[in-house]
Amino acid sequence: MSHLRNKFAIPDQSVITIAGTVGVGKSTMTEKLAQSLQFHTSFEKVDQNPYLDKFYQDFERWSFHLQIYFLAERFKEQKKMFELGGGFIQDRSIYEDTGIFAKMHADKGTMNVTDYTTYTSLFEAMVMTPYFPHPDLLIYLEGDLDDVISRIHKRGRDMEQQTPLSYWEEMHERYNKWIEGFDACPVLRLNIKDYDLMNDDGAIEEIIAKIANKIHNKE
Ligand SMILES: Nc1ncnc2c1ncn2[C@@H]1O[C@H](COP(=O)(O)OP(=O)(O)O)[C@@H](O)[C@H]1O
Ligand SMILES: Nc1ncnc2c1ncn2[C@H]1C[C@H](O)[C@@H](COP(=O)(O)O)O1
Repeated sequence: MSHLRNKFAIPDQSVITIAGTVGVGKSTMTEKLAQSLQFHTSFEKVDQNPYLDKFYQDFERWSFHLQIYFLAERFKEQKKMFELGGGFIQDRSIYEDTGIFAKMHADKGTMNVTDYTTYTSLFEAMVMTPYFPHPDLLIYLEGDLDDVISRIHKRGRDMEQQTPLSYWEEMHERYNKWIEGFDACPVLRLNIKDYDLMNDDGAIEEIIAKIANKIHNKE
């Protein structure tokens, strides 16, 4: 067992999901936490997504296809976690697909009403049931819009560079509101100004201490 998992008595079967807007640092956090806790990872596979590029070029045409694709992928990951019995760090939660992305495109008219109704009814039938366990903890990464935008630029995915700033602004605002109402599982909020996973070797231990406090209900 990992030294830090042992030190902070993090249960072996824990499922921890990392939420936050595009570029905030979820994948990086997923990698570092999984390494330190010796947990499995569950990543969004951006390179293999057959709709994502097309979606960024034409939201109206591809919104529904993309949401169905993400729903299927996340459900398959959920099945894998169930079969392996936990011990996972998950890069993005399924709640963000509906609470942020699908809703944003429906509100803006880039997903039509019929498609949105079909998508939400499928989502509710699949996810909002007792058969779909919630994670033990959701870590919410937050940061100033400017810092998030510079990370999107630094990462350099073409489709995201060409997307107008207003898209990321709106998403950032929606995330701020969404997390205030989120109550499906315990939440640990981390501001990206308060840790540095790239240059500070001690940062991950401080984060794991906070995770332990939340999981053991100490705060
Ligand atoms: N703690 C950090 N400090 C500095 N840069 C970071 C940090 N975490 C992530 N980054 C950088 O920000 C960019 C986006 O990070 P990523 O983990 O891919 O975000 P997300 O998965 O939320 O979209 C990447 O270029 C990554 O190297
Ligand atoms: N449900 C989604 N709808 C639209 N776009 C989505 C959804 N989930 C993820 N995305 C996009 C956003 C980014 O361009 C990539 C990967 O997300 P990231 O936050 O960088 O991990 O997919």
